[in-house]
This record gives sequence, C-alpha cells and structure tokens, in this order.
Amino acid sequence: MPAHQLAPDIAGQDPDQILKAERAHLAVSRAALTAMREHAKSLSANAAGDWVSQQILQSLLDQRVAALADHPDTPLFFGRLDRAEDRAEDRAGDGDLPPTIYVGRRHVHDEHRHALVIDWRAPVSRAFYQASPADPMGLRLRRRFGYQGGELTAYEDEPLDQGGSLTTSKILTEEIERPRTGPMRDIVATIQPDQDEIVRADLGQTVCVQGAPGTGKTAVGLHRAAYLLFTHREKLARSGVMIVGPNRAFLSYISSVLPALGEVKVDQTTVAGLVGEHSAPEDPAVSALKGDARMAAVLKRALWAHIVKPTEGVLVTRGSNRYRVPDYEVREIVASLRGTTRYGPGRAALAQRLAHAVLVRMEQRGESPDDRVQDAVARSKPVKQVVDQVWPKLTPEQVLHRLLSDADFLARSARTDLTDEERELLLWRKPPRSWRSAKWSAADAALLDELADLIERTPSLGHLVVDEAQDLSEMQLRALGRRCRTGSATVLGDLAQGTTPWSTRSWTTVLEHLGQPSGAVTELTLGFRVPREILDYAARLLPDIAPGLAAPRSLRPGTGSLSVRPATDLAPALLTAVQDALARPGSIGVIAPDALVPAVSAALALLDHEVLSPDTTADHRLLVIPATLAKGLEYDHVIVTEPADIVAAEPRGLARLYVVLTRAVTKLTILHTGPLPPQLT
Ligand SMILES: Nc1ncnc2c1ncn2[C@@H]1O[C@H](COP(=O)(O)OP(=O)(O)OP(=O)(O)O)[C@@H](O)[C@H]1O
Repeated sequence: MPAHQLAPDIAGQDPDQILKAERAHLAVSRAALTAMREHAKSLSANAAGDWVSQQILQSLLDQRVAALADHPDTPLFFGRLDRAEDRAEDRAGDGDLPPTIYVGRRHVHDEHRHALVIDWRAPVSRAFYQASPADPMGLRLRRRFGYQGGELTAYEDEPLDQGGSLTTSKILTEEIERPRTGPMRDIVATIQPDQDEIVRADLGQTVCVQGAPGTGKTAVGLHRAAYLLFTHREKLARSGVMIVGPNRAFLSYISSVLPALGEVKVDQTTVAGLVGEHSAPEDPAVSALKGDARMAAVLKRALWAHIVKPTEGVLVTRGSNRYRVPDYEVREIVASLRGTTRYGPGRAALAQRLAHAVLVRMEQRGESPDDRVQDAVARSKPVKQVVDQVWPKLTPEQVLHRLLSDADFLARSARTDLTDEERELLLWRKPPRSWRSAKWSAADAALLDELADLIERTPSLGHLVVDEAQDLSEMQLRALGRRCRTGSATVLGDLAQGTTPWSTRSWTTVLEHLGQPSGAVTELTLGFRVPREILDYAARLLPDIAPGLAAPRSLRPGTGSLSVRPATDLAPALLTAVQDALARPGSIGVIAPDALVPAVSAALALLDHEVLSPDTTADHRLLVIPATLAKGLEYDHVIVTEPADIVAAEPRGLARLYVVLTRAVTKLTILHTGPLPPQLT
C-alpha cells in the first residue's frame, strides 16, 4: 500500500485512535527500514571491475548497511506535517510527496519508493522547524511525538492555519527537563527556529554564533555538520568536515551526537590534535605574545632569511661537455622565485630553473635535450649543491629554534613588529642545544604550524566547526583558518566565557584572523540548560568579565534551583550535598578549583565516583571536575566548591567561575568555607 494511504486524515478522532494510527505508521516504517537494510545487505561488490573498486564498493555498502540500522530506543520519526489542502499548486513541484509528511532521523521508503519518513535535513522538513501561525509555510498542522524508550506514547498538535500564537511545546519542555545521563544527546526533534536558521545556512557561508551558556551553540554546530553532510554529501565526502573542541573530555562528551544522526565519518579533534600535542609549561605572558598575529610576519621573515645570496655559478659536466651558469644568473633566478611560491616548492622550482638554464646552453651548442635531461640535470650533484647552499632544506622546528634562541636573528626577523621588551620576553632563558631537544609549548605548536604552511601548503577541508572559539589565540585561529581556506566554518563561542590570556573580545577580529572576514555574526539568546535563578546569579559576574554583553535569558524559571551554603568544614558539607543529589535522578558534577580536586575526591572516597581528566569519558554518574575542564559540559546537579579559589587560581578566574556556575541543568549548590567573591555576595 502506498505511504500516503497509511496515515489517513485523522483529525477529529479521539486521542487513543490517533495514537493507534501513528503507532501503526511507526510499525510500518520500522518494517520498511528493515527491508531497506536487507536489500542493502544483499547487494554484492563483485560487480565492480578490479579488486580495488570492489574494496571501495564493499566499504560503501557496509556503510550503507550500518546507516540503515534501526535503533529501537531512538524514535524513527518525531514529527508530522499536514499540508493545507488548498495548496495543491504548491504540491505540483514536490513530486510524489504525500499530503502528510513524517519527519525523522533518516529517509525511509516502502517497496514502491513512497516516502514513509523524510529526513529532517530535506528541504521539505524545514517547515517542521520554521512554520508558525504567522507563516504556516503551506501547512495546516504540525504534530510532535513523544516517546518513552522506543515507544510512541504521546503527541501534541499545533494548528498553523488558525492565526493566534502557539504555546510552548510540552514535548520541548520535557526534553529539556529530562535528566542528563552520560554523553550529550542530539536535539533533532526540538531544534528552535533561530537555531534552525544557523543549522541550514549555506555551505559557502561562514557563520559565527555568539551565545550565552546553554543556548545550544554546540548542539547547533553538530547539527549543522550533519545538515551540510546530507545536503552536500559528495563534495564534503571528498573535502571533509571537522569538529574542533576545547579538550578531549569535551570531545568524548559530544562524541555520540553525530553518529546518532547517522554521520560517522566526521573527525572530532582539538586544536592541539591539529597543530601538535605540545604542552611544555610557559609563562602566560609569553604564550599570549606567541599567540599574537604579529608573529606571522616575524615567522615569514625568519624563514625567508635562510635564503643565501648566491656567490657562485653552477657548473654541470655531461660527458666531455661542461656547461656553466654564471653567478649573476643564479642570483636573478633566486630573486625571481623568492616570495612567489611557498618555501618548499621554491626549492624544487629553483632546481628546475637552474637545470633549464643549463639546457638553454646545451641548445645553444646545437644539442636537443628533452625533459628527461632537464630532470636529470635538476637532480645532479652540482645543481643540488647550489640549491642546498642558497635555498637550504628547512623544518619548522629548525626555524623556530633559531628564532627563539638567537637574539640577533629574532631582531632582524621582527624588525619593528615587536618591541625590545617583547623580543626579550620571547627568547628562551636556556636555549636547548638543538631543535631536536627543544620542548615546545602549546603556543609554539601554532607557530610551528604557521611555519609548516609557509614551507608546504596545508590542505583545506570543506567545512570546519570550531567550538569555544573565544579561547583561541590569533595564531591558532590562523592555523584553523588555513584548514578551511577553500571551505567555510561555523564558529561558536561566548565572549563572556573566555578564560585564556588571549581570549578575544570581538568576533569580527576572530573572523579576520580565521581568514573568513565576510562571515556573518549572529546571536542565540535563549538558554535551554541553566534555570533562570542560577543564570541570574551567574550574570552578576558579567559586568566584570564582558561589560558589553546582555544578560542571558533562560527558558525555565527553576525556582529553588540555587543554594549557597557557607561551611566551616568542606568535607562533611560536600558529602551531605552529594548524598542529597544522589537521592534524585540525573548526573552529578562536583566542580572544584584544580588544586582542590585530590582533597575533594578524598572526601568522597566512600562514594563511587570518578575524577574527570582530559582523557576520561564523561559518563560516570558522579564526577569530580577540575574547574579548568568544565567548559562545554553539563550536569543535572552541580556542586561548586570554594568559588573564590576558582577566581584566584588564574588571571581570568572570574570568567572561569562564570563557566563553572553555568553547568547546572536542575540544581546548583555552592559550598564555601572562605568568603564568596564580592560580585556574588
Ligand atoms: N532546541 C533544543 N531542544 C532541546 N534541547 C536543547 C535545544 N537547544 C539546546 N538544548 C540543550 O541545551 C543544553 C545546552 O546546549 P549546548 O551545550 O549546545 O549549549 P552551549 O551554548 O554550547 O553552551 P556552553 O556555552 O555552556 O558550552 C544541551 O543539553 C542541549 O541539548
């Protein structure tokens, strides 16, 4: 039976009948998905010509079979759209679309290829997220479905053709209130209209999203990646999409969202994962200077300063013949190449140009050398010697080692870009003997990456999603920018949550350093995580950390969600607070100043808990979290210990405290033995 007869117009029926009919559609859709999977499994890769093509085809088929898996706990569809009957003219362009459309995680069709469920990313599904009584987009009704486990248990109708306004969806509220367990979930069923605008922005458009804590920036970035992969599958399969997050604990927290949306081939990494995992400790003032975009010009000069003025010509001997390219001609060739290519290809080009000059001399003597002779001359010892001498082979490490250990070389490379004091700050106090024994810092990693790109071009991806982008240095942004040089980016962050010494104060600047100056800056303003009472409390820090920023708004009042408790002894107070939280459902995060983490963990020794480290997965119910790792994470119950120590621990400690205070979904308890930071009293 074709799909559009499976779900008749059931308006006016009683709710039980409606649920029954919708469950029947779910059962039929599930069966159809199983049939699609069986069909995919039956396909053979043998049809492909050679073994390589067979291998590729087999892996594509395997991926397709995996993508068609039915996850019984995950709703196959979560919405339904009933199109207005008087819009038959609109339907003409929509091929076989039935008057009733089910919107879900993936496309499902029956044996006649009639759509039973339409992918949420398809253009026609857009109305599910965007239609309103003011602009019904050709719809009569939107229906949202509620599930428990894999069971369809509820529905909610929103009439769109009767004017007026809609009340807040109960299904959305329940989804937001649902206790958090384990890693982050997708929000595909409840994406809000302003979030959807960002998710569906064109692939060519770089979007930068400023948003207060819990406004869904991370969720939106991940859904945008899934949307782009669906809409531009072939192009992005070639060029790739990558998610860049602040640390590995965060990546582990978000790791299951894209697979749940059917996208398993997206790399998720940190900036260090991209530019190099260096972490030698360093004075924050030095790191900040190394992160300054002025370093780009200094590095460029430092690299190109290695080109030596040629003082000798080239003498190539072939058989009894000798061919000489005079020194002034070698100088001309070097000068004409300098700065027109990257450093590495420049070396190869120099060898070829010198060989060409030799070939010209051969031709002048009446010989007819071909390309093979030119290649042989380019690889000959005399040519190689000149190339190595005037355009030496270099690694990024060699150049940076010299720059940070040789005051004169640094001064020549910096010219007027750095002050005397700044150069002094950059120089290593005890230079390592060779670049091989150097211990690089995280800031050095971005400098090495810049040099690597000056030597050989870094390949660009199709799209980059950068989370917590407010924390990146200008040099790190340049490193990310070259990885989307021929693509686009989604940049996510919050100026109030900047905790590094180089955190940005302006998104326009971020986009400039990223090399995407025409990117559009937009804002998400409604918080889905943190109850209003807690958000208002945390917002007392805003005038100090981000004076220009409006106070965040929250969807939920959360009366009684905040509790601030002075204590004379932290350990028993903590134990009581944790035991209270354990008696209720949901995850518990005890956030402590980093230095206090061992003591806090010891105080909880009798309770089953884990201490979050950059490498742990974040799915233990009771976690102790060092304040510096809390960014981007959330827990139902958050217990913050000693807020004043969190502030005192680092230069941007107040911003760190703002991050820490905005992790709670249901309840925030603050325990302090010392005085609170003045902003919170
Ligand atoms: N439209 C939505 N429907 C349901 N839940 C949502 C929606 N948008 C966001 N959320 C939920 O709100 C919480 C916060 O989202 P997210 O972590 O993406 O926010 P964020 O802006 O990145 O926060 P932060 O700045 O603190 O890192 C998550 O649990 C997310 O699933």
